[in-house]
Amino acid sequence: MSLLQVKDVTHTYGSYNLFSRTDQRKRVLSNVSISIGQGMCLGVLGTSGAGKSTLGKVILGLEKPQKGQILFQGHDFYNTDRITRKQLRRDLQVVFQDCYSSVNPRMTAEQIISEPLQNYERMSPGEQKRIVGDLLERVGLNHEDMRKYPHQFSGGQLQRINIARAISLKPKLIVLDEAVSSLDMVNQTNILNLLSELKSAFGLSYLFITHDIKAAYSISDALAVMEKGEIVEECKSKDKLFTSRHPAVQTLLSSILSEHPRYRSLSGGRHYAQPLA
Ligand SMILES: Nc1ncnc2c1ncn2[C@@H]1O[C@H](COP(=O)(O)OP(=O)(O)OP(=O)(O)O)[C@@H](O)[C@H]1O
Repeated sequence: MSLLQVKDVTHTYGSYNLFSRTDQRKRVLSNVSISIGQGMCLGVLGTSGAGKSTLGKVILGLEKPQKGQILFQGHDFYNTDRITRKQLRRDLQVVFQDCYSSVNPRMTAEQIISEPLQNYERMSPGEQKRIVGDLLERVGLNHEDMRKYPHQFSGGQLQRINIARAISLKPKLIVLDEAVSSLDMVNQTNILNLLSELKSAFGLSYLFITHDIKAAYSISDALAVMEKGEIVEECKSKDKLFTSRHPAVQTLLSSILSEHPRYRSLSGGRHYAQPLA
């Protein structure tokens, strides 16, 4: 059984205006179906406005879809009791693109990382501090960083804090919504490597939402390409992307080739950031 199954999901924004009698609804997702198995990373690619973030929000329980079903660990997220939903939320975490707006600037790293623990676990302050220290080390930071505030970290370091918070409850699935897009190339590579390590160490699954085909290729096991609210290409093996004839895929591929003429192929290189010979 898949960890996550999105079945025929359709979502619209807006509403019917009773006064002007106009339908101002905009369809953003049309019959979208995807599935993610345990320990698997599905990369969802698409250009701006394709509906990727909306798909993430629907999965996270932030936007109830008009049609379709989200099954997480076999439970229908939007049609289950409060206790089960709370447990499902615990197993489903998110890391957003903007690392600065994702945190409260008045909280220390320790307070940021321990917030989910306080919501879900009962533990002594000493035990909590020990876990936060371990998490900081797990994401490549130090115990001493606990006392620092968000403005005292670089973007890459702060995204590590966000990742530490996301893994603090040992979730099953993390939605990574453009999680490396605002970082420079070196930090992108480092964070992608960290995410890959954590995935293997904890058996995590990821939904990796991005417009960046190189980042998606480097971390994902399977890929799905979205256009205008629809999944237009599904690659159970990511290398299938290079044989796709779909215009949306061609557009994504041509964008990297024109940007970096030396990247003639993405396959064969361990780190996507290194040009291939
Ligand atoms: N809350 C909202 N209300 C109305 N329309 C919205 C809302 N959120 C998104 N949209 C619209 O839905 C469409 C899909 O947006 P979405 O953010 O899901 O796309 P995306 O593929 O993630 O794009 P990007 O990569 O630019 O973030 C866009 O046309 C957007 O303007």
